[in-house]
Amino acid sequence: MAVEENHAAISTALRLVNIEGKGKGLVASKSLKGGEIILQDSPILSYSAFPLKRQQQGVSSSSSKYCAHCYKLLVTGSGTLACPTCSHPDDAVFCSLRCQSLALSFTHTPWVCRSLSCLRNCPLLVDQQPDDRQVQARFLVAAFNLAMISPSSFQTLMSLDGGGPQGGAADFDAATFLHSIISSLPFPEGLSAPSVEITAALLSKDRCNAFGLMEPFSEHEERSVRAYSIYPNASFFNHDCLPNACRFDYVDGGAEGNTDMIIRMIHDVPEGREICLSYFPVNLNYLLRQKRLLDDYGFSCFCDRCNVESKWSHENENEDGEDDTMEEEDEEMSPSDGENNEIEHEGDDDFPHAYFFVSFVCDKENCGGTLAPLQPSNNKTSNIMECNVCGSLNKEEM
Ligand SMILES: C[S@@+](CC[C@H](N)C(=O)[O-])C[C@H]1O[C@@H](n2cnc3c(N)ncnc32)[C@H](O)[C@@H]1O
Repeated sequence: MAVEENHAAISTALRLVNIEGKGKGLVASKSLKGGEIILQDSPILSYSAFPLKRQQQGVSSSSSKYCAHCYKLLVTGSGTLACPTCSHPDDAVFCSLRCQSLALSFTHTPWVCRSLSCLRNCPLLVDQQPDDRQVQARFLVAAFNLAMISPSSFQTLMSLDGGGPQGGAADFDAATFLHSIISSLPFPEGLSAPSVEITAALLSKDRCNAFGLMEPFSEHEERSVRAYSIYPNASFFNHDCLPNACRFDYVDGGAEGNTDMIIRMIHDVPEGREICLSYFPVNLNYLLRQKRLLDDYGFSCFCDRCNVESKWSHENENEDGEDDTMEEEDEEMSPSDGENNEIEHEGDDDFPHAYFFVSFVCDKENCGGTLAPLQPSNNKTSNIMECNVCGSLNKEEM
């Protein structure tokens, strides 16, 4: 239940309120239509999702495939530029003079450049720690740099939810190790590495709020995250396993703002309804969803879908996390089973959310993305659905 407070409007469509049992959250400040863009948010911080250790030549996935400032896929032969001070030309490559110049002033400052180079030369980190720990080190360098170049943005980062005590112990262990390494970085005169406590708090903020910018979609290969970004407003969306909004990003498109997150409504909702995203692909099974939410975000989910699925037998839940039961049920539903654009939970008591999967989950091979209509025109919901993973556009029978 939402408890209204006098919080500032986040956009023309969203208001920040306190929600019992969830902390803060966002509700619709007017009735919203499927496809409507309710938020466009720019990151306060982004960092590469690749480990620091340089990949061997020929390894297809490495940070040098992406611009080290805007994370766009680099096109071979299109005049990329390296950082003038990195010890290896592959350590930071930029797609344009503009990105190189912005990076040297903001995201890949001389301090970041020296720090990443020190970390790369630290065998304790790059030879003895898992990739995840190296990526956490990248995050900390980005966060400490933010504190130096934009103290107000750093305050925003520190004000984000850290997900409560769950995961705190793991964050503290990681912070203790990383602090011992990061303390030896060349901090500017008068500054030193933040304490273990602040380092642990930062790791918790990152765990609960970072959005992955994915590698380009492929029907044939698993794709992973190319970079992580933290957004000041999108961080207030709570999770629901049947979300009513979803995120789109166009990292390899447009020039400026390519790492902006665009949140679009999946279907109509009335004023006052909480707007939630799913923190992971919606086709994960119940046990895996609950585990991810508890381990990474520190809560157990009691959404409508979980309340139904908690009563199911979980024998059919396979190890890759997808739910066989759901796939079988999906095939039995026809896309026109839904009557209107506001999702109904009626009809099938065992699987009341089947309509969601048929209407809003992409069935393209290896995808499983979420579908949302294109922006409404003349207040009419579009019948073209866009997938937020593979980008395909499908005409929906209305
Ligand atoms: C990205 S933040 C969302 C905004 C957050 N509620 C706040 O107060 O700033 C993620 C955190 O919100 C809380 N949260 C999100 N969805 C929730 C849900 N469905 N039930 C309970 N807590 C939730 C958890 O503490 C989670 O770690």
